[in-house]
Amino acid sequence: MVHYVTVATCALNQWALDFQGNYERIRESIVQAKEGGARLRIGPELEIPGYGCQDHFLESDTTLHSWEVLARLLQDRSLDGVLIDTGMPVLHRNCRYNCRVVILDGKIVLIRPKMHLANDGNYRELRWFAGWARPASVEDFVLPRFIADITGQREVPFGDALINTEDSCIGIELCEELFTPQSPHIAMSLDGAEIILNSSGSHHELRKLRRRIELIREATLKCGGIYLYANQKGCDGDRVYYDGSAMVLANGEILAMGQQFSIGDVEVTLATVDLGGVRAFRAGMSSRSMQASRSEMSYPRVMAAISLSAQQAHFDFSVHPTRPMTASLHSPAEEISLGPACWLWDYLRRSSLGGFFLPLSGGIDSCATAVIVHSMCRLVVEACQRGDSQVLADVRRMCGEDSEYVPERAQDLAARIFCTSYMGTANSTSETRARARNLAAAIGSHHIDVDMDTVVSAIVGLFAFVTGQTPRYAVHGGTSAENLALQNIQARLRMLLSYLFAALVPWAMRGSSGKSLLVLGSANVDEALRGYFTKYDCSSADLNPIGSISKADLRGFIEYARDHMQLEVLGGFLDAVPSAELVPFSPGYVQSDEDEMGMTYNELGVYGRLRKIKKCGPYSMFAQLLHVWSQAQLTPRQIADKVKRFFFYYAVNRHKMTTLTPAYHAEAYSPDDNRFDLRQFLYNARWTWQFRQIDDAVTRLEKKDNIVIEE
Ligand SMILES: Nc1ncnc2c1ncn2[C@@H]1O[C@H](COP(=O)(O)OP(=O)(O)OC[C@H]2O[C@@H]([n+]3cccc(C(=O)O)c3)[C@H](O)[C@@H]2O)[C@@H](O)[C@H]1O
Ligand SMILES: Nc1ncnc2c1ncn2[C@@H]1O[C@H](COP(=O)(O)OP(=O)(O)OP(=O)(O)O)[C@@H](O)[C@H]1O
Ligand SMILES: NC(=O)CC[C@H](N)C(=O)O
Repeated sequence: MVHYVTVATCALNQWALDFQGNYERIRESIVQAKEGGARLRIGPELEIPGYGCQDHFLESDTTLHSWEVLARLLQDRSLDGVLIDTGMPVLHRNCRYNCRVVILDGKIVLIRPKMHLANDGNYRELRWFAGWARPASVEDFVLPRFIADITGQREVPFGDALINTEDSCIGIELCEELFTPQSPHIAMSLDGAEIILNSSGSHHELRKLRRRIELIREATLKCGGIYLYANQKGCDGDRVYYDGSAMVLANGEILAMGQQFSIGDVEVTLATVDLGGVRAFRAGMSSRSMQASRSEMSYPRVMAAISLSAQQAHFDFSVHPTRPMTASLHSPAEEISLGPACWLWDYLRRSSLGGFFLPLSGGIDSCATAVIVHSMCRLVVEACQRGDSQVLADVRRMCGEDSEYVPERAQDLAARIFCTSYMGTANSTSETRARARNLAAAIGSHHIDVDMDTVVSAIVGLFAFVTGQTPRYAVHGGTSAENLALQNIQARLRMLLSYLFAALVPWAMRGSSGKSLLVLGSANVDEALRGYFTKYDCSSADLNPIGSISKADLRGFIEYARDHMQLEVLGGFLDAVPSAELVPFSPGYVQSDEDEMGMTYNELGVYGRLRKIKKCGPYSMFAQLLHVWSQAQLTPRQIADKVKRFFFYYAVNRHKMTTLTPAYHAEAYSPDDNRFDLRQFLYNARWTWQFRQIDDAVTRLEKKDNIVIEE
C-alpha cells in the first residue's frame, strides 16, 4: 500500500553568532518547506547559533539567544502544521549538550542531545559539549520560564527517544553519529523508526561527499527506511566551508540532493517519499525481521500530533513520488574551482570590504588563486542573472552601485572587485610579466604592472649605510645568508606594497566610495609543509584560498579551468617551470623550486599524506616508503636520505606555520597549525634518535641481514 509523505531538508548559510540572520534563514526555509507541501522540515546542526561558534558556546549568552530565537519560532503561528527539527545548545542539569529541538504548532515535542561527538580534525565538540550517555532513555527537562509561558509546557522530554506521528515513526541521529560503528539509526530502525533525520555541520574536504553518500546509502540499504540529511552551507566565519548537499535517500536510493556548492543563503530540498515502500522493503527481508523481533533496544516514544501524509480516505493520484536519481558528483578539480570560490564570496560580503587584491606573479600558484576569484565572479554573475535578490543586494553594496546594476559577465564584476598586480624586479622575466598581464586581461581584473626595484634598493641601501656592508647574491660571490636575505626582502616588500595598494587603489580610482580590498596570498600546501616561502610574505596575507591544496591538485585544477572556463591563456602556466625569480639571471642557472627545495612537489605530496593522514613519524615513513619506492629502483639509503631531508626542512620551518595566512581547508593532509594540525613549532631538527634508527635499519638492509622493520 503506497503512503506518500513530502519531506524537506535544508542547507542554510548560517553565520556563527548572527542570531538575527540565522533566524531569518531558518524561518524562510520553513516557509519554503511548507509551500512545497512538506509536513516535516529538518535544518543543519546547531543552526540557531551557527555550527562554528566554538568557544562562544561556553558563554551563557549563546544558549540564551538560542532560546530567544526558538521562542520566536514557537510564537509564529504561520509555521504551524510542520514538524520542525531545529538545532541549538541546551543546558540540562548543568551540562551543555548539542541538541535537536523538535517543535510542532508552538510546542516542544522532544529535545534530543547528541550522543557521539565529533572531535577529530577540525572538530572540537568535546571542548564545549557533553555527549548524552543514556541511549534509549529520556528525562524531564524543565523549560526556561519565558519558553514555558509560550508553549504552556513546564517540562518536556529530553534524551534519546523516537517520535511517533499519526502515521509513522521518526528517529534522530546527529552528524558524527552516522560515522560511528554503532550508529543509532541501526537500533532505531530495528525498533520501527521509518524516517531517520540527520542534521549536520559537516565541512568540505576534497572527495568527502562520496563518503557521506556511501554511509547513508549503506545505512538505508541494510536497514531500509528514509534518511534525511541536512547540512550547513557556506563560510560561517572560519577556514572551513560547509558544503550543503542536503539529501533524501530511501531504501538505498538517492531521491533528492541539493547543491554542494552554491552562493544562495537558503536551499530547501523536497522529496515525496513512500512509507509503504519502506514497510515492504523491511518486511520482505527475513533476516532483518528476525533481528528486529529480537532487538533488545526499546526506545521511549513521544507523540507528535501530526500526520505527515495527507489524510485521504482514498488514494490521491495527484501526489507524485520522487523518482530515484543518480548523484552527479564533482571531480576534485571542479571542487577546487567551486568550494574556495563560494568561501571567498561569503567571506568578502560578510567582511563588508570592496574586493580582493592579489600579487600575480605569472607562476601557477597565484594563477590558481586568480582563477578561483574568476570562478567566484562567474557564480555571482550567474546568481545575479537568475535574479537572486540577496546576491544582487550584496553586489550592489560592494560595488557602490545603484539598484539597477546587474553584472553581465564575470569580467565586468572582476573589473570592480578584483585588482591584480605584477610587481617586478630586475630578477623578473618578460615571460612571467606577460603571463600575468594576459591572465588579468582574460579574467577582467584591474591589473597594475609595477617595478619595485627602487623600493628594494632603498631598503638594501639603508642597511649598507648603517652597517657599511653591502650584501651580494650568491652568483655575485655572496654567502648563502646574503643570498637569502636579498631574496626575502623582495618577497616581503611585495606583501607590504600589497597592503598599501589594497587599502588605497579603490580610493585612487573611485574616491571616497572606494572600499579597501582584502589581500590574497597563494602559498600551496606543499610549500607550507616544506617551509619554502618567506615568513611574513606569503604567510601574511588576509586569506589564502589554495593554502591546503597540493601543487599536483592545483595543476589538475588549472587544466580543468583551461578547458571548461575558456581560459586558453592557462596553457602557458602549465608549461612553465615553477621559479621564484628572486635572484639575478646567470648563464647555466635557472632558479627552480624543485631544485632549491631538494625534493619534488610530487614527493612532497607523498610525505604530506604519510605524515598527517597515515600518522607517520620519520621512522615509520621510511619503513612505508621502503616498500613503495624500492620498486622505483631507489636504494634504502636513498630513501632514508629523502625522508631525513624532508623531516629536517619540515622541522626547521615549522615555526612558519604559526603565522600562516588563514587558508580554506580542503585537504585531510593540511599542515594548518591553528586548527587542524596541532604540533610544537620548535623541533630538534637533527632528530637524533629517530634518524639513528633509520640509519641502523639502512646498514642492516645493506648487509642484507634478515631484519624486521616495525612499521
Ligand atoms: N625556530 C624558529 N622559531 C621562530 N622563528 C624562527 C625560527 N627559526 C628562524 N626563525 C625566523 O624565521 C626567519 C627565516 O624565515 P624566512 O625569513 O622566511 O627565511 P628563510 O626560510 O631562511 O628563507 C625563505 C625560503 O623561502 C624560499 N622561497 C622560495 C620561493 C619563493 C619565495 C618567495 O618568498 O617568493 C621564497 C627561499 O628560497 C628560502 O628557502 C628567521 O630570520 C627568523 O626570524
Ligand atoms: N613578480 C611578482 N609579482 C607579483 N607577485 C609576486 C611576484 N613574485 C611572487 N609574487 C607573489 O609571491 C607568491 C609566492 O611566489 P612563488 O614564486 O612561490 O609562487 P608563484 O610564482 O605563484 O608560483 P610558482 O610557485 O609556481 O612559481 C606568488 O604566489 C605571488 O603572489
Ligand atoms: N558535526 C559533525 O558531527 C561532523 C562530523 C563528521 N565526521 C563529518 O565530517 O561530517
